[in-house]
Amino acid sequence: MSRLFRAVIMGPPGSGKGTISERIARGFGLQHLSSGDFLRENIASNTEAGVLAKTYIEKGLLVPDHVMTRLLLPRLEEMTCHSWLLDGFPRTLAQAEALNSSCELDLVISLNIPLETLKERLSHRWIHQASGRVYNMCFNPPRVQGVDDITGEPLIQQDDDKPEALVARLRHYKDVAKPVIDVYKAKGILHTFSDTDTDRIWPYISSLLSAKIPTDIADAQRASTH
Ligand SMILES: Nc1ncnc2c1ncn2[C@@H]1O[C@H](COP(=O)(O)OP(=O)(O)OP(=O)(O)O)[C@@H](O)[C@H]1O
Ligand SMILES: Nc1nc2c(ncn2[C@@H]2O[C@H](COP(=O)(O)OP(=O)(O)O)[C@@H](O)[C@H]2O)c(=O)[nH]1
Repeated sequence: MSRLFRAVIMGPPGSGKGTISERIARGFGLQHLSSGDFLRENIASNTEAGVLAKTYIEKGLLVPDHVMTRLLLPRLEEMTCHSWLLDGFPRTLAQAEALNSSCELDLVISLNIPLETLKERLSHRWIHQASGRVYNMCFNPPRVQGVDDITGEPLIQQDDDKPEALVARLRHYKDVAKPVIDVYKAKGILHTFSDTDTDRIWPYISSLLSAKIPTDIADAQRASTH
């Protein structure tokens, strides 16, 4: 079995992690695991971790590290036969250390997007909560206004996407993400991208992944996901 590829994408709320992760999953066959989506699945199915996580998320707080690692690491154990892309985890140094003790990462993508751009994007973000599919009235609108392209179910706007909530979330993101970014920079696997437009960043990310992911892995993954 060819060696598998392990990657993480990091960035503040609205930086384009979900948008770019979807393109990477489609183009390179990596399995995309979003910590936010996984938490919402656990909340929707009323698991013990989901019930606990909900009490923090409702207050706009990060879920405690031990709850996150206890939830994510077993999930990653189930994905050992796949190359994967983690989105939204690790978010803190403790989570990064827990992840680093269980597997070796090949690449970390960090998105560094200006605050004004984040505010603008999030004010137009609509999501289909059940699937985590992301839309934007300016950038990628749904075919029918207000409903999900696949299920036809209504789209919602998240409360903490409002501008007044964003500044606090962004400051908190920067505080907790900096030590994580420093760890991956020291490991020589961090690649940072800064621009106001995802479509301008995408070609660079795509050529980086084409160079880093051995073709036999990418071909095998694409074959296994189709
Ligand atoms: N790795 C994590 N550690 C702790 N809490 C997390 C983690 N990932 C997600 N959460 C919790 O789940 C919530 C929803 O996560 P999600 O990634 O969907 O949205 P976000 O991080 O708030 O914003 P965005 O997706 O725009 O970056 C977060 O606000 C946070 O409370
Ligand atoms: N206008 C614009 N919107 C974008 C761009 N890239 C992503 N978006 C939208 O901005 C919002 C945030 O993107 P998302 O992928 O959810 O970011 P995440 O919070 O980091 O996962 C979503 O509504 C996206 O559709 C872009 O280049 N321009």
